[in-house]
Amino acid sequence: MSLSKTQIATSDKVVANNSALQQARALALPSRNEMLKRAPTVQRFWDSNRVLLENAWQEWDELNKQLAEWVTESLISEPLRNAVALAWEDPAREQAVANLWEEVLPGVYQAQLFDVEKLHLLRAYLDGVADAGIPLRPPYGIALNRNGGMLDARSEGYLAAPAFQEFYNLIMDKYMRPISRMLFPEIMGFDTQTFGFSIQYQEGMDTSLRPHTDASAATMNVNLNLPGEAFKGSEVDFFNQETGKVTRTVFAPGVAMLHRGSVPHAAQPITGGSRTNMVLWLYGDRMQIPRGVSLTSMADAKSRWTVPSNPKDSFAPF
Ligand SMILES: O=C(O)CCC(=O)C(=O)O
Ligand SMILES: [Fe+2]
Repeated sequence: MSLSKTQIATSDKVVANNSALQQARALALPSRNEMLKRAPTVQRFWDSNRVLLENAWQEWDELNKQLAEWVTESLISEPLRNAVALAWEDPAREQAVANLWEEVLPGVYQAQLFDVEKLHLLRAYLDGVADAGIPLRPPYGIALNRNGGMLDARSEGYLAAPAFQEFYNLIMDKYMRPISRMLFPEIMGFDTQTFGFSIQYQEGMDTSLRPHTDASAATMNVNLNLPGEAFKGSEVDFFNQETGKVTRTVFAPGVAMLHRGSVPHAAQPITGGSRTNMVLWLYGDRMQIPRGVSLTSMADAKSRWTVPSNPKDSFAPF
């Protein structure tokens, strides 16, 4: 087949009609029902279109440079960004990073991850992603979350836009892993692999999550709601297994909650507005997580502030 030179306009850009972007936009997505049944055709859809979708996201990224331009480390809240930069230079200074994380209940920490003034730039990018017309696989953890998307390259149908991938990997490697190692020493070595997804709760759509633990060593859950973008309900409850105490948390815009995957938690029903977040996991090769009595790792600060050289595997819980 000869390649057509015909071009058609999409928004303000011009896309060749035989491009990966156009082909990806023409794909018929598996139905929600097929996804809920985990039909084999769904897996085939994502597997057989993997390269096409990656190419489509790459094209989309190039056409949307004005959106991607801000999706960089500059979105990280300045105190955390500065403290983390110093810790990478000199791991003996890591305590200044730990000091920015407040323990809201035993083993659950929160900090300002994103600068609230800049968060709209990330949301604008993600709104562009949602409007790109490229099939993005929604996460199916406990429930299928229709407005979410898989973020890590290990997941089929993931958000493969190069600008986003660079940003995602930076958050995982430069921030989440060394910080998790500091707060949860026993995860050292069970943190080589990354996994992530975005979710959105909305009344009448996807509303809550029953109590569960995550199949991760550590989970970082980041609220992407903007200041003024209010929602009702949708608190995240954390259960202290030793005392039976339940701590109800409400995330402020740009705040990250960091906890071991083994801490039970649940999302209460949302009764107004919407809540958008990004959930990031670390686990070991072949999805290994620390088990049993948590032994404090003997790792020193210098080894915490490193990026493991283990090759990425493709184990994913969903
Ligand atoms: O609603 C939340 O923020 C929690 C999400 C969560 O626990 C999960 O997706 O595993
Ligand atoms: Fe969870």
